[in-house]
Amino acid sequence: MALRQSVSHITKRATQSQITTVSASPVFALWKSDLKGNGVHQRNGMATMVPPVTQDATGSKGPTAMVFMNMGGPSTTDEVGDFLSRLFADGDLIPLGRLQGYLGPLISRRRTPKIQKQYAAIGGGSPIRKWSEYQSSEMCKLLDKMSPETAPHKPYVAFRYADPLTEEMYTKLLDDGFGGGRGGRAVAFTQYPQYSCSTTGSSLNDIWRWRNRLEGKRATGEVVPEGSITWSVIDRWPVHPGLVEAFAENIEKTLATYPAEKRDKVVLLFSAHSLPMSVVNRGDPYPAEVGATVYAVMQRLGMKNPYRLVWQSQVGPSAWLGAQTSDTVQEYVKKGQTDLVLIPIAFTSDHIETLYELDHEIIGEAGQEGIKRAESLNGSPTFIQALADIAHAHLKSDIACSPQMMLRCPGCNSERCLEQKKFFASQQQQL
Ligand SMILES: C=CC1=C(C)c2cc3[nH]c(cc4nc(cc5[nH]c(cc1n2)c(C)c5CCC(=O)O)C(CCC(=O)O)=C4C)c(C)c3C=C
Ligand code: FES
Ligand SMILES: [Fe+2]
Repeated sequence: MALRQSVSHITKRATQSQITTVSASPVFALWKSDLKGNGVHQRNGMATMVPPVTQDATGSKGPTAMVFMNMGGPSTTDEVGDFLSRLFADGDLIPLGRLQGYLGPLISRRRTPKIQKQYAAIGGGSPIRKWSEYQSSEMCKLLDKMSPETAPHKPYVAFRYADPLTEEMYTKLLDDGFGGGRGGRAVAFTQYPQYSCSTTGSSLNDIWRWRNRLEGKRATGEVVPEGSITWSVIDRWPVHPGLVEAFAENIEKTLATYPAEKRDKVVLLFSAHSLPMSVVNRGDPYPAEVGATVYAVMQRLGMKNPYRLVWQSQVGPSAWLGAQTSDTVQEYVKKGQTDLVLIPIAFTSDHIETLYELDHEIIGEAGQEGIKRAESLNGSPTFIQALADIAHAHLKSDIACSPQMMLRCPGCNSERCLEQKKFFASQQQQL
């Protein structure tokens, strides 16, 4: 450890003098693919030929890669099969043990036609790629102004189960001049506001895995080669005031469509994707963090309406966290409560669970004009500003990852979790 620290110290000093002589040109030139084809990638084994990207003549430590992690969704119905097969192959989401390789493809093949019909009904595909690309590039524009010392900020999207996959994102990072002997800084920014080991945890495991494959072991066998990308993580932001404000604005817009005399009696139903009870009982932080978001939004709304947090989209026969959103709507209608606003609270853009399950199945089938849905955050300027504020605070902090991310679930026995956390913690020495 001491050796690595001193080597990195020497490299940082070397970097500064090297860069000032190499480049009076804009910092952009360093990350653009203009160095491509010069044997610059570590994959090509000639890493030290190229100037590192950690400091330029203007004093900026940029460029900084801002990597938006999410699950992704099929953009067309033809992509549904591949999306599901990757999803059921992921032991961090659906642990099937030694049967994963056999059961995963079997279940995904069986499920494909049903899910294809659902994506066809919402216009032929998931809008998550469009929204992720928009949100990340708009956020980077704001960050360039807010944080010139880490500019330029370059947006990347890394999906777990659909294009652009983590592998594609990592390859692009290297092609754009990050890593490969030149160092450079990347931030893994989860787009799940609340942390679950089955979502953010799985995406972090994937970045760690591709980092090892594409940048990891060299001839020396060293685990953290000099000049590889320095990673830090934004792992959760369940009660960020900008997030809370963005949710509250969309709820208020929907409440404003009810007659004034009814408005305060409308029940707010916050709906989040459920978790299997086995994951809850393993000690996953997600249910508590979703609860924290809901409570913060209710405080911002002045606690004017009654509310419940309910859970949707359970898959398969095992026990899942309830109450289920669909049952709740039916029960409240039976009890005579027909003014309800459904609020998707654990996802930041539209997807099959809002557009099909909530709008089509639950609201459509209830057939009550008083049952509505708050718009997803999608292109909300308040939300995009919140993303920039979260990223800015993270970049200023020089903290590789939160102490909370270091604590494993009490019931965790995954080697992947252990190694991934060790890796991201080790990045503190490089910052
Ligand atoms: C915070 C959000 C999500 C959590 C937590 C989550 C956990 C989780 N999901 C499954 C199984 C499936 N999820 C599927 C689709 C899907 N899941 C989420 C979000 C969370 N999942 C979204 C947004 C989507 C849709 C993607 C899109 O349209 O953009 C699917 C595929 C659809 C289906 O077959 O029904 C499965 C399967 C588990 C097992 C799990 C927790 C362990
Ligand atoms: S399952 Fe939560 S840390 Fe491994
Ligand atoms: Fe899911």
